Amino acid sequence: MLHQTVAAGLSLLNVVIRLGRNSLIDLTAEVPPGAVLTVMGPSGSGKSTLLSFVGGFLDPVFDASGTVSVDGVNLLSLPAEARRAGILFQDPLLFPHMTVGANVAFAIPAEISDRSQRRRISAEILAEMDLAGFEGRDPATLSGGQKARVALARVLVSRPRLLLLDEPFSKLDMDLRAQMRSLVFERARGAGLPVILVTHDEADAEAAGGFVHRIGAANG
Ligand SMILES: Nc1ncnc2c1ncn2[C@@H]1O[C@H](COP(=O)(O)OP(=O)(O)OP(=O)(O)O)[C@@H](O)[C@H]1O
Repeated sequence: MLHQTVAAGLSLLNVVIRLGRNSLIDLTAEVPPGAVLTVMGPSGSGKSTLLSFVGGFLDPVFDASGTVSVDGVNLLSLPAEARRAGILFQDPLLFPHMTVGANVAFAIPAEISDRSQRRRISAEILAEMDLAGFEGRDPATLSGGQKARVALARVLVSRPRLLLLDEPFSKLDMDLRAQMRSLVFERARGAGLPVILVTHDEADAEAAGGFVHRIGAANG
């Protein structure tokens, strides 16, 4: 059947995205569980647009077609909230009015309704992110690297099917960037999550391993 795939991992089949007469994206790729597809290209070339398409929040101004599936589940048939794409942006985008612990707990699926269990899950993942005891902190008091790790914790507890990374390392300084890359890719490998990474940084691509899709000239 057209919208099924037997391959485990993420499958992008004939994904074509156009903006007016411009073709931004034309991509077919298989991303095995735990592997990374790195998308590189100049500013405005359509990298974030690809992530929006896969995540389910593409602006209707774009014209998109193709198939996107994870472990045989056709993501395009699901609304954004049911796709379970874990997304990390350049800015960690934590809720400023919630504590660190509440920011993480907020992302735990509703099936886990027991409050103490939610608190425990949140505390455990924070400890794994080297943020033990940070539950009660105001996000505004955290360093950039700490905020990035809270954002990763929040994504991981949400039980994602895949990770969509939009330059999540670019605002970190060199040392933190290397640490954060290892943390993200190790967790993705450990959980068998396929990843699409958008970046301008060749070092990110190298650290990610896997396949690099290069988009040509900027459009528009
Ligand atoms: N909502 C929109 N309406 C019209 N055009 C848009 C919209 N969103 C993005 N674009 C255009 O689509 C093209 C691709 O944008 P996109 O954000 O995907 O580029 P990018 O490769 O991620 O760039 P950058 O590296 O600067 O983040 C650009 O020409 C942009 O101006």
